[in-house]
Amino acid sequence: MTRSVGRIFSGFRCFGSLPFGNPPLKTQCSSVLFRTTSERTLMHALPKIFGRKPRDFSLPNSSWGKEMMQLYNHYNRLSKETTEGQEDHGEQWTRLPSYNRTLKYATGGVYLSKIIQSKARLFTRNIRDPGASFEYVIFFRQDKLKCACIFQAGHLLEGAPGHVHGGAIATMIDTITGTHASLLSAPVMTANLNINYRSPIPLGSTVLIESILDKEDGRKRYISCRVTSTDGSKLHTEATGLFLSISVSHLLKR
Ligand SMILES: CCCCCCCCCCCCCCCC(=O)SCCNC(=O)CCNC(=O)[C@H](O)C(C)(C)COP(=O)(O)OP(=O)(O)OC[C@H]1O[C@@H](n2cnc3c(N)ncnc32)[C@H](O)[C@@H]1OP(=O)(O)O
Repeated sequence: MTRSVGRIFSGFRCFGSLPFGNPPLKTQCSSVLFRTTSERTLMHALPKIFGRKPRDFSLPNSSWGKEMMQLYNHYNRLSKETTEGQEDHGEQWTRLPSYNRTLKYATGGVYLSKIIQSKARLFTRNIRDPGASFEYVIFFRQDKLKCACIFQAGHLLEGAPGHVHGGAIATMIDTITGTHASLLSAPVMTANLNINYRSPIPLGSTVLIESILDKEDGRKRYISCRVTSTDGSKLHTEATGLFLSISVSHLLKR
């Protein structure tokens, strides 16, 4: 049973966290999904068991300020869909969709129904009031060596008066570096995160979080990250993280 749940989980994780219609990633997910006849059957059943369209939290909403929109439009212009058939810009980015709960929109399946009973929600996407907490969108470069996240920090994330809580900043760093590592070899878990806070981030402001792959060594992915003002002139935070690829059974251990 553990294996079955694991395979189903990994299939849904691919669907939930990775962009649809991206050729290299589709291939990566397919290698997980298409191993046996039963998995092929599951794959064909998938469109039917997604009941309705989930909300994609990484699309613009009315709370997004001018800076957030400017940067979003910048990366969107460099993204795959908008540059299709146009001149190659050298850098090609892809926006990652983001949902609060992958399995919420699935129906049916004996193992799935047990998982669906859970009230789990992705930490950064569990406040639905637009602009109140974590507003962000992640883009990754096609070669996956770099990710860029535009983050607008809402009023519920206060730490020092008028400024963003260090734990909220750490959460965003873990999210972008963890997502980056997942794109390289999913699934992964954070083993180590080192953070240096260099200058406070005003509440309500928009910052740019960029991650790069420093090194790969077997199951280990070393990723570093910088949080700066949107024009890159002011450094707010620097971090390094170690991510270990795991087997899904690791998540089922109690
Ligand atoms: C699941 C993701 C889905 C993503 C979907 C995307 C959708 C939405 C995106 C959101 C993205 C958010 C991303 C959040 C990601 C978390 O926040 S994960 C939660 C926080 N992390 C944890 O709870 C992890 C807890 N720790 C563990 O479970 C285990 O210690 C680990 C990290 C899996 C490692 O255990 P293990 O696999 O048994 O590895 P182990 O044999 O101990 O060590 C292997 C090697 O790594 C080294 N190592 C292990 N730990 C360390 C360490 N702390 N420091 C240095 N070296 C270490 C060992 O020394 C060893 O080295 P070698 O001897 O091979 O050279």
